[in-house]
Amino acid sequence: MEYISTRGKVSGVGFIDAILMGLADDGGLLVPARIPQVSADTLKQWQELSYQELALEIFTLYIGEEIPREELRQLVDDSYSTFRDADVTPVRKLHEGLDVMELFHGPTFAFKDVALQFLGNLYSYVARKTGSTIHIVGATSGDTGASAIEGVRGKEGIRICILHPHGKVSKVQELQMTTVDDANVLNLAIDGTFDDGQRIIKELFADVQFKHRYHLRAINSINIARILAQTVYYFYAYLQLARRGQAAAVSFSVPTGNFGDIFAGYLAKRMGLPVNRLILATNENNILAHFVSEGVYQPGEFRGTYSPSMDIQVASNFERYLFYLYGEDASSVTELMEQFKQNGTITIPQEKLAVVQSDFSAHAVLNQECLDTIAHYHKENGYLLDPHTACGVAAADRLASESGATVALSTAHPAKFDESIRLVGIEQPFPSQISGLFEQSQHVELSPASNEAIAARLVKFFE
Ligand SMILES: Cc1ncc(COP(=O)(O)O)c(C=O)c1O
Ligand SMILES: N[C@@H](CCOP(=O)(O)O)C(=O)O
Repeated sequence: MEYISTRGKVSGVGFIDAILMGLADDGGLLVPARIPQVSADTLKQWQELSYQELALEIFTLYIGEEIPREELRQLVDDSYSTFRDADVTPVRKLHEGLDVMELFHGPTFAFKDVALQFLGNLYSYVARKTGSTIHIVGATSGDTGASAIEGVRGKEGIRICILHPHGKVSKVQELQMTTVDDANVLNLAIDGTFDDGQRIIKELFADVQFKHRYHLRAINSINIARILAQTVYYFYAYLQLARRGQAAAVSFSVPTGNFGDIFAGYLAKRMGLPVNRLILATNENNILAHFVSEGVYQPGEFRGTYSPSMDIQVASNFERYLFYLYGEDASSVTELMEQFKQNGTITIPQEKLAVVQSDFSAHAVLNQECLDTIAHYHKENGYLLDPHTACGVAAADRLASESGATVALSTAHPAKFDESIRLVGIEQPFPSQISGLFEQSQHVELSPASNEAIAARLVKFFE
C-alpha cells in the first residue's frame, strides 16, 4: 500500500515511511492511495474474530508485506495485552436502539490507547529494524498526551515531548502526564489553548529542514497510523452486534474535536462497513456541527466546557475529509486550505453541502445538556457517562428518529473528568491506577506558546 498527500505533492510513500513522515512534507496529510475494500463475504468471515485477529486483518490491508505477518501479529498482541477487558472495546446496551462502545479499557482510560499502544510499539519496532531516530512531538488537550507517553515511556531509542494547555486539562489528565519520571519524557505546559499547541506542532513539522534535522515524529492524528488503528473498532462494534443477530447497518455517534475518530468511521464506511449515519457530536466548540448544517467552516472563540478534551476550534483531520469531499482532488484541497490560511473560513457550495449532509448528521451539545445527560443515565440506567461520551449519547438521542440502531462511542472513563461529574452531585470511586497518581510528584515545565520557545526547548531535549 502506498500513501499520498491531500495536497498532491507527496506520493508513493510506503507504510513505514508514512508513519515516520507524520505530516506530509508538502504540508498536507497522508491518506492511502486507494481505500481497500471489504466485501460482505469477508465481513461474514470476520464475524467470529477476536479484536486482535480483526486488527491483524485490517492492518494487513494497509501495510501489505512491509511488516511480515507474524511480526505484525506480535505487535498487535503486545499492544492489546495491556487492556483490562478481554474484548478490548466491548459494546454494552444502554437502552433499546442505543449501545455504547467502551473504548477506555486501556492503560490511560481513554480511547487514544487503542491506537497509541499500537503506535508506541510500532515506533519501537521501526527504531529496531531501520535504526531511525524517533523524536516524538505532540500536542494534547489531555488524553493523547497521557496515552502517547504511556505508549513509549522508558523505550529504548525514543524521546517524547508533549505540549498541553496549562490549566485547561483535568487534574487526572495532568497527573497522568506529569507524574511520569522517565528521562525520555518532557512535558511542556503552554500558556495557551490546545489549538495553539497544535498550530505550533504543525508549523514545526512544516519546516521540513527542522523536522528532518531533529527527526521529529508525530503521535497526533496527523499520523495516519492513528486513523487506521481507530477504524478497527468500528468494524468490531458492527461484528459484535451482528453476532447478537443485528446485521443491518449501524449508526455511530462520535464525540468530536479534532475529527480523527469520526474520520476513522468515515474511512470504515468507505471500506464497505454497513454504516447508516455518522453522528458528529460536538460540545459548545461547535465549528464542525455548524459546518454540517451550513457548509461554513469557521473557527471562533475558544469555549472552556465540561468536556475539555473536545475544546478544539481547528480540527486537524477536516482536511482529510475535504480530500474525499472534493473527489480526491488535491488541487481543490490546496486551494481551500490556502483560503483558510488567508481568511480563516471555508465555505463550500450547496451541492457539496448535500454530500456532507448525506455523510453526517450533527448536534452541538450545550454544557447543561451534557450534565443533564450524565445525571439522566446515572439515575435511569445506573450507567456513569464521562462528559465527552455524554455529548455523543445526547446527540444520538436527539437524532434517534433518523439514525436507527446506534452505537455511541464512549471515549473516556468518567474518573478522568471528576470535576465535571461532581457538578451533577455524583461521587465516583476511582480505579487504583488513578487514585495512586495523587501521591506522586510532578515533572513539567511552563512555556510560552511560541514556535521559537518550543523549538529552542526541543533542540536542547533532542540534541
Ligand atoms: C475523551 C475524548 N473524546 C473525544 C475526543 C474527540 O476525538 P477527535 O479529536 O478524534 O475528534 C477526544 C480528543 O480528541 C477525547 O480525548
Ligand atoms: N483530544 C485530543 C486532541 C488531540 O487529538 P489527536 O487525536 O489529533 O491526537 C487529546 O486528548 O489530546
